[in-house]
Amino acid sequence: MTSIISTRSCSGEISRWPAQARPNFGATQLEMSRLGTPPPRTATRTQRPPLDHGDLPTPPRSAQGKRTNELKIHNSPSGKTLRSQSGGISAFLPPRTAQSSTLEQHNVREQDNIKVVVRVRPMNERETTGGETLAVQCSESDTTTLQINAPGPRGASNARQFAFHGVLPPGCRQSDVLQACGITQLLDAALAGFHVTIFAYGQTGSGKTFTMSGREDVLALESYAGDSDDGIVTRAVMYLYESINKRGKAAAPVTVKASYCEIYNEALYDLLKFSKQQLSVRWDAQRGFHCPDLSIKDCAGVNDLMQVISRGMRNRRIGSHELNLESSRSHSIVTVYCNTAVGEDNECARFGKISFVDLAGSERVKDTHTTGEMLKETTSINRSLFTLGKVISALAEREAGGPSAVPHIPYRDSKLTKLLMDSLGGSALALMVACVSPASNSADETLSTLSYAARAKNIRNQPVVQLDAKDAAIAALKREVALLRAENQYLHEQLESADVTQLPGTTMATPEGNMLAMPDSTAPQESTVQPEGTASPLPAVTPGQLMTPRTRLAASLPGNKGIEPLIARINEAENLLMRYSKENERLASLNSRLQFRRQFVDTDYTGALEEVDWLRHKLERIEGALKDQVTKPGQLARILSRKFDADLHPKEAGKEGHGHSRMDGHNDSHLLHEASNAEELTEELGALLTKIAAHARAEPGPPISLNATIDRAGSLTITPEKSFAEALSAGPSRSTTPPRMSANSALAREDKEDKQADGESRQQAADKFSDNPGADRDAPASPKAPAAAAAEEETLPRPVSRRGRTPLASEAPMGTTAPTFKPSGASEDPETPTIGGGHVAFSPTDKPGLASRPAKGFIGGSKPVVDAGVVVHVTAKAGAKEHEEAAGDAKAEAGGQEKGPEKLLKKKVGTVPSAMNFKIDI
Ligand SMILES: Nc1ncnc2c1ncn2[C@@H]1O[C@H](COP(=O)(O)OP(=O)(O)OP(=O)(O)O)[C@@H](O)[C@H]1O
Repeated sequence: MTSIISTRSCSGEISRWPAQARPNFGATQLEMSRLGTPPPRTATRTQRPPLDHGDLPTPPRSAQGKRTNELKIHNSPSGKTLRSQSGGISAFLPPRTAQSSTLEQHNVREQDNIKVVVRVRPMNERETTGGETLAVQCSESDTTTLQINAPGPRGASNARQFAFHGVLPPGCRQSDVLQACGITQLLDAALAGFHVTIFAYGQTGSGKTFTMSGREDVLALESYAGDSDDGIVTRAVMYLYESINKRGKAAAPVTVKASYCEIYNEALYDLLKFSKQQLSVRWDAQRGFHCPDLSIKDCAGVNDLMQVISRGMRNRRIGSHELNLESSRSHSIVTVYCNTAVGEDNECARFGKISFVDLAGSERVKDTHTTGEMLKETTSINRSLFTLGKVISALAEREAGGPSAVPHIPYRDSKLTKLLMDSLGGSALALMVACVSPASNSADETLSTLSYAARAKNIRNQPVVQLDAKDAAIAALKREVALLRAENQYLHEQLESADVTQLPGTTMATPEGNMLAMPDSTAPQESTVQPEGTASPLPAVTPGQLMTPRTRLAASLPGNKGIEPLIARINEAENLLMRYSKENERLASLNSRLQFRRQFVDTDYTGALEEVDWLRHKLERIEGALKDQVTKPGQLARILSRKFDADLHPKEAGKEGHGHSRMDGHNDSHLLHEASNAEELTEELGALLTKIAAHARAEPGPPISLNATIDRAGSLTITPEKSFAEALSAGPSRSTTPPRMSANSALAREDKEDKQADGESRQQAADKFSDNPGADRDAPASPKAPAAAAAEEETLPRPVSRRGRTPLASEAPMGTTAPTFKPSGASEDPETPTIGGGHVAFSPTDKPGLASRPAKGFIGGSKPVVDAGVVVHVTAKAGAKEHEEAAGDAKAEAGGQEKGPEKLLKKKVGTVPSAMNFKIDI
């Protein structure tokens, strides 16, 4: 029998980093055991048994005084061979669940942040010949920070510094990436049963594919046999097989399999299949979101896996545009599954998995000059990246404000985020490699990438070893029994070899008897360990003398020096068993706590999914309405202004054609109806304004920034930047209250209608699902009968998060207006829309508990928009001019009227077509 412990030390892994700047991936590096040949049986017999290395007794020292990690073989009474690794008893024990041994072993914490490394590629030829300057500076001394100089508003300089777990400068070689990013540690963790995701994120042409795969054209060659520019995937595959092979044949076998898929135009395809059939993404409680029809290939050796990668690479969709001749037009995911059968009977498998995700890059149409089919691809890419950004923002927001700050994480908004759900805020270990160009003409995009990367850094995952909890518990018990038996047998042999039974005054247990059993405090103390049928050569000992073998020996052999070490060993073994027994108890209670927690999480998650379903349904309708209209910023501006106008003057809006039948899904009125509460309005505005930003960038013009906040009362306040606000204040700012029309009452009515419509459509949807049980659904069907569920929804309040939410710092207390710029004369009443001064207060709901929040992905509290990585340039007219004209007209008319100028003025103001105009230029 040979030893089987894999040997590897990662201690030199990141040695190229200066000590103070080394990426902080955890505590000390993993030190694995060394191969060792067990001593002959006789030698083993006479040696002290190796003890635990963990939190139990310290490992023994070898003859040279070094700690040994030798493999020891013990033959159990049953004749089975028990293997002990790391030189001790602990090797018999199963992993103490993901929360204990494996986590410790891999320097993984129970809550582990996503690791973020930024890679700055070198300037390319186009940038150099184009005279671009360096906008990104990497520090030579500190490899965790970088600085970017992006142009700020109105050409002002906007230098920002970011810190990450690591920064790879332009000079970083491909061969350094694996170690510099701590990927070998992640791969070890995957072999131990963790799920790991490594994903590359960044602008088009920033080096994502180069970093992940190397040169794709080389890799896709049938004759490919390794390349110096190989990326993370290839090198990781090599490392994995090396690690597996190093374990030796006697180690628990690892089965490697792989799949390769891509998400193209929001459809999922199997890159290992010839047919281009779309695959569905499904959800179940066990596996979360997954693709059941994806082909998974067995990869017995490294060549098999390389073939899978090469084949998938050939099938991946690429296209050429101005910024990248070989631009990935899809998000691709290579998944390597490594299942390890662990345990005496290989009864407890661990399901490790590594996903390598190469995201398509965000693109600015004006830079890439894409048209036709490629434009469609660009839209789809940007859309799913936008959703990814929303998920990252929401998760980061949740981390910042405690677990309940954001009840809804929009994973279900795209296939990409569904498949990455486990990696973002889930139970996987994740590494984001954010790729950026250093050139000044990409500074805006780089800043945006860095901002998202900085947010992603705050996301915390809860890594868990993927094995069945019940199986693990059973295996634990089985192994513990095996351990105790083996230990018992070992000690028995030790005693036998010392022939202590022949010593006067000793009474030994037979192999069947357990002389090391803990003394039972409830049992009569007089009993001796005298197995039936064993004739003691000695006279019977007196009661009370032989409570344990140790005391028996000590009592019967006073002054016998030769037996003392033996007594000490027995003593130690007793202590050890007592500690194991305590450890066992601790584990039992930990297991039950974990099971309870798991149940709680499952229930919570199911509730969250129900809520998500409800919200998604509403959101889809809003997005559908927006889809065709969002073609030009001007159009959007009009939608927005008409929307506000309709909010303020629903009757006039209807007459003037702003409002349309609610049956028409593509009009402003529909949007208004949809925005039935502050939360939705916020989300809608966030999406809308971000789209404005994207479109606005295409047209140059004088820049003006916009801040927006929404207070807890549901009031949306849009505030132009200070200088513009001052200009507005200096202008006409009479106190002008429009006809007292409560936005609340109008919206409350619409809200009611909307609820009815919603109830109907949900009923229809429920009917559909019940009529068509085979329909492709991503979420599990509700256990309730659809009709009953729909009826219940009508009576129940809208599902909200179970947890309370910590108000954001920017939020004012309930019922008050957020502190913000208001021109003189603006109404103080939050329910009264005030026009004519650049301030619009909008109170769409008076529902308790539905606090609003800043628009996700776009506006962060009252910070300038540029902070969120999106620069929106807006010129707000705010109705001031119209108001002035209206006021003038009103005064003129009032000359001949009985009602007086003030009343007429109000009437006039009430018909000003736009309470808030957005003119988008930049
Ligand atoms: N670190 C680097 N060193 C040398 N060349 C690089 C580096 N990073 C990227 N490149 C080169 O830059 C070009 C664009 O890189 P790549 O295709 O990886 O970008 P990408 O981010 O994947 O783009 P897309 O999102 O459009 O697919 C390629 O020719 C690649 O070889």
